[in-house]
Amino acid sequence: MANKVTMTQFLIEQQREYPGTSGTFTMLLNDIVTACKQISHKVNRGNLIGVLGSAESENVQGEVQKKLDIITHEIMVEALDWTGHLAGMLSEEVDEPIKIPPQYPKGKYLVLFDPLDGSSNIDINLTVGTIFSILRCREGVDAEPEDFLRKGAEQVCAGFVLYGPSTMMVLTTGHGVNGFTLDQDIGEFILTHRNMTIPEDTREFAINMSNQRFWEEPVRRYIDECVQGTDGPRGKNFNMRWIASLVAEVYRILTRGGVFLYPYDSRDPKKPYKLRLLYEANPVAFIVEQAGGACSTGRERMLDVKPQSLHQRVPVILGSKDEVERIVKYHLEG
Ligand SMILES: O=P(O)(O)OC[C@H]1O[C@](O)(COP(=O)(O)O)[C@@H](O)[C@@H]1O
Ligand SMILES: [Mg+2]
Ligand SMILES: [Mg+2]
Repeated sequence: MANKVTMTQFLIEQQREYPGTSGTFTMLLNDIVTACKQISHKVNRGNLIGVLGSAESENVQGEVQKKLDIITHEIMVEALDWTGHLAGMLSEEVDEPIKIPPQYPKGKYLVLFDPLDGSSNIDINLTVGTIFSILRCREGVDAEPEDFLRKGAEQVCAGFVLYGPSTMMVLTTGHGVNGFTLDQDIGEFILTHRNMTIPEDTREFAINMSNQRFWEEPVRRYIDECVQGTDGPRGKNFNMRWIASLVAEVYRILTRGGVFLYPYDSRDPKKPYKLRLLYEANPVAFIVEQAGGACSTGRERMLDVKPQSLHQRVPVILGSKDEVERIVKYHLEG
């Protein structure tokens, strides 16, 4: 590849388009990149260093944590808490917001993250990831829980890293979506996917079919019609995928289109949704919209949802615009 553009070069080029920016944001992103490189190294050597398997402990979500859920959480916190760029952090793995230790300066950003996404796949060597969202905050103070309860539309940046056959980072700062591949030889993320866009139409859906009998009617109708293919009202055949790693599903959709659903289901009335708004749904919604796709709860644009609690879950429908709009129409038709 002739002129390799590193992520740092790319970010500084972007920063130059906005005179007066301090560069703090670029440094913060570089700190997140450093953390994800460490995570990539751990995940890649999982079997060799005994970090696979269960940690026999539960997180705030009531889920049994994997050892790597905790290890990746700690790597993120240790890479970010001393930098002086943050007023606080929120992680999937701990209940309360993470405060910046008193000995470190406090900055003007908040980072909300899912340190290990797709953790049910880590022991079977399938693609997992890290998801992050960045919000602005009052500078120099300890962030309060309500500082994190902001609509996704207020994000200044969102990204995810894929730990798969290659390690990749997908990023948006509100000016389109770009993909970077980690060049293990030089330890740098290289720009390999400029201006990723999602085709408006698709013939591929992703949903956990085993929950079918617990879905609401609009989702059941949509999936039934996809499965009926040319024998049904859609008049075309659809393919199905389910990787059980949100990051991998979104990357597939960024690459070749598609629609992903993790909708409401009545399995457990106390937990009618799976994915978390602040550090899963909002960051991928920002990325998907910036790539020309759409993301909805089925009844509301994801980025307009007003968060009520830190670990709130939401129904997620995202991907190729035409399909998401069709599913929303089915919800409105009731
Ligand atoms: O186990 P299921 O029902 O297939 O759910 C898979 C979904 O759960 C998740 O693994 C939840 O994320 P975590 O692994 O971060 O908890 C998503 O990545 C994925 O889309
Ligand atoms: Mg997750
Ligand atoms: Mg996780």
